[in-house]
Order: sequence, then C-alpha cells, then structure tokens
Amino acid sequence: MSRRIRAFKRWMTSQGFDFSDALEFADSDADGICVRALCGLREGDLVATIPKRACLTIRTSGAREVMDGAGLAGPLGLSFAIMYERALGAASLWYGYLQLLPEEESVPLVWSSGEVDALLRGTELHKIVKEDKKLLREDWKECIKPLIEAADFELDPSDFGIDRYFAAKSLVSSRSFQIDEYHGSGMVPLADLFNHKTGLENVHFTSVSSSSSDDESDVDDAFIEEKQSKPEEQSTSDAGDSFSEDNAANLEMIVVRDVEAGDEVFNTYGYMGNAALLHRYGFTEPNNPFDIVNIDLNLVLQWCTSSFSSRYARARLSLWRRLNYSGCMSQNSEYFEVASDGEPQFELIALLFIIFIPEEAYRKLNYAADSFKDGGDATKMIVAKMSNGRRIHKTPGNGKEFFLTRNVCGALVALADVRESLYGSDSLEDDLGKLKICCPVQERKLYHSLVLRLCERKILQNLRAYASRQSKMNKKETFGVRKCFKRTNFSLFYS
Ligand SMILES: C[S@@+](CC[C@H](N)C(=O)[O-])C[C@H]1O[C@@H](n2cnc3c(N)ncnc32)[C@H](O)[C@@H]1O
Repeated sequence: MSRRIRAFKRWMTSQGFDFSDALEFADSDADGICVRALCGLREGDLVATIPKRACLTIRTSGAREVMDGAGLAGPLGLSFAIMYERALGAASLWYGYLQLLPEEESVPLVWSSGEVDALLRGTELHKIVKEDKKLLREDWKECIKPLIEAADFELDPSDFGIDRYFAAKSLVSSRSFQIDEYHGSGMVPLADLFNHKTGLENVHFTSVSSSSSDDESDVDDAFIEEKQSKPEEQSTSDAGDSFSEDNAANLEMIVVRDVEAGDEVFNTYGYMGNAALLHRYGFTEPNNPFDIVNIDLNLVLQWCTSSFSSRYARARLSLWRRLNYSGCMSQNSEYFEVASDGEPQFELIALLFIIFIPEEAYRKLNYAADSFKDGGDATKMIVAKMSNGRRIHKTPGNGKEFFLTRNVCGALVALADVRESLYGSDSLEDDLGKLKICCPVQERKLYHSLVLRLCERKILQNLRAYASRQSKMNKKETFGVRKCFKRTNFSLFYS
C-alpha cells in the first residue's frame, strides 16, 4: 500500500468514515488509483459510509465566509474552495484527502491551445473546449482575481492564478458529486476513487438522512455534470440552520452488481458518448455504444447552397420549421445527432426530404403548413399529402422509409463526407496507424483524442452504410428536381 493511501485511510478514520476491509485502494504511477475487491462482494452489501461533513463543499470549506461575501457558488465556488484548501497545505481539514488528488485531471480544458487545435480539430469537442477556455478565463478575471487582489486576503495569490483555477475546475468536472440541496456539488472522498465502466458498474452512491431511513434518496448513481449555479443556491442566508440536521447525514456506497475477489470495483459516471467522457473526465472508451456524432445545421445549409440557391435553401428550411421540426440545441448552435449505428436523427431526414421535394409538392405543403397546428404530426401529414394514394408500409419509424428517397440517401452520404473533411487531411487509415503505436499512458492526450476521432469516423462510415442500405431498399424514383440544381461543387468542403 502506498504511503499516500495509508495517510488517506488514517484521515478517513479520523473523519468518521466507515469502509469495508474488502476494498483495496490500488495506487499505480501510470494509471492512478482504482478500487479492487479483496474478497467477493454481493449485491446489497454496504461497502462504505461517508459523513457529509467530511465532503469538501462550498458549505464545509474554510473559505465559506469569503465565498459567501463574494457571492461565489456552484462549480465556480467549489473550484475556489479546492484552491483555498490546497493553499492552506497541512492546515487544511482535507489535507489527507487532497494529497491523493492529481494536480489536475487531463481534461481538454487544461490542454494548451495548440494541443486543443492539433488533437481535437474536426471533433465534437473542438469548438466547445475553445469556448470553455474563453468563458472560464472571463469567470476567473471577473470573480476570482479581484477577490485575491483585495488587501485583506492573506493566502499566497499564486495559489489562485488562472492555471490553478483551471486545474481545480478539472477536478470538479471529473470528481465531484451532487450531494444534496444544501451542499450542492462537492468532492466526496473515497467515492471518487472508483473508475467508470459504462453500463456495468458495481456500486451506487446513495444519500441517507440521519433522522429517518425513510428519507433515503438517490443522490445520483453517477458523477453529475457540475450544476450551473442556480439562484436558490446563492441565497444562503438562513439555509445553514434549516439544513443542519441533513448536514449530519451520511452517504453510502452500496454494491449493485456482484464482484469477484481480485476484480476492480467500478462505478458509472452515466451513459455518455466519448466526446462527453473526454470533455468531463479526460478519457474515452473504444466501442462505446452511447457514442454519437453531430451534424451542424449550418453544415447542412452549406451543403444545400452548393446545390441550390441560398433563397431556395432558406425557403425549404423555413417550411421545415413551420412544420414544427427542429434540431437539438446547445450553446446557440442547432445540430442533428447520428447514433453509433449510423442512424441519423429523423429531423435531419425530414429536412433533406423537404429540400428535395419538387416545387409543386413544396407549394402544397407550404399551403398545408399555414393551417398546421402546433403539436400536429407533420410526418403523417406529409406522407398523406405526398403518397398519392400509394400504400405505405406502417413501420415503427413512423413513415421514415417514405422520407428516405434516393436523393435523401445520397445527401446523407454527401453530408458524411463533408463532416469527415473537417478532420483535415489524415485518412482514417492514418489515424488507425497512429493509434496502433500510441501509448495510452505516456501519450494520454493523443491516445484519447485519436479514439474520439476514430469512433466519430466509424459512425460516419455507419451513416454512409445506413444511407446506401436504405437507398437499395427504396425502389422509389427520385424526385425530378435536378433542373433547379446549381453547379455542385463539393470540393468547397475539402479545401
Ligand atoms: C473519479 S476519478 C477515479 C479515480 C482515479 N482513477 C484516481 O486516480 O483517483 C475519475 C478519473 O479516473 C480516470 N478514469 C476513470 N474511469 C476510467 C476509465 N474507464 N478509463 C480510463 N480512465 C478512467 C479518469 O482520469 C477520470 O478523470
């Protein structure tokens, strides 16, 4: 057992933790810490009890008053609390715990801008991480820098610099749990030593009220995305008293899937694709069934205007919207998801279908859309208006096969190509070659960014395969809209 693990165990005992002798905390320089079972664990076994007061939160930290005074809450407050406790060194109540944490977690937020550009180009994360860096830098400048510059702050300002803030933020993103309403998100010693396995976790994490076992409530069986600070979290005035009882309660770790002696004990951080895993936790999982690729609406419109006039594209998009279709929204961008098996979100298929319908059908639908009520089934209406009495197979896809004309399938393939071109000039084979010789431990950033990119490219391959399968199945004639095509210039997307 390593020295720091021994110190951590002593610290846990001093703080009133109760943990099973069957748990081994294995420490390796290369892989960090993981939890193993020294003997078989059975479903329902209680393996650890963690006092909430021993968790590092914005309520328990020695910086509470400073944070309250400055109105710091949510993930920003928790990051500040970590910086503060680290700055206290051995004087911190959490010293025995903080010794165990890495300096920072290797999430893309703490990569250099050059690494972000080189390793994430074209992937789902590139834009997001650049935006994160910008916003967090602003947060630091607005909220933390002035606080540290205030004359009566007695700790070393260099412990609160921008790099220290990003490092703390990476720990919050990769290791914090939602504890309860009073504490919000916090660092939960011991619970944060379990690694993640998608869908095959062995332990869950539960909150138990000290006053009554009937009050048990699931904290969340996973690491939770750090909550944005909500107004109610900031109004802390008398919350301390009203929550004092709950404050005394414990958290429990319970076995939900048997573990054999010697095996690693896993938690789950939730069902997530590789982009989300790398973004929040700094790792990826090959063959992740929850992986997705997004296709931006802007990319679809760019592709559309390479074949049709901008006016035409705008009109078709507007009809699609009037029929109550929309994509997914995030940070002011609209996009469509493609699942790991290559199936695109139906709304994308509907948009492509509307782009390709002949002028007369377009007018017909436009007219119908005028009287189309919110919440009506646009898909059914389109099938009814455009099938001209032909019999349509009823499928669970709700007429999806009707929309998958050869034109639409061709467009899906073209969109997969356009999306793929964003990765730059390296081919999929180049990426596979690089992955083969890459060391996941020593070249961690390169390894996980390659896995992310390869998994995304695999999904784009699946999208092409899906489109060509559907195209073969669909014997229907393509619509005669070729005459309104502008000259197609796909090379635009490859430059
Ligand atoms: C809550 S901590 C888990 C304990 C951690 N291994 C440690 O050394 O303290 C989360 C971090 O563990 C690592 N991790 C967890 N599950 C992993 C997995 N399945 N593959 C690779 N790394 C994993 C990642 O670095 C992640 O950010």
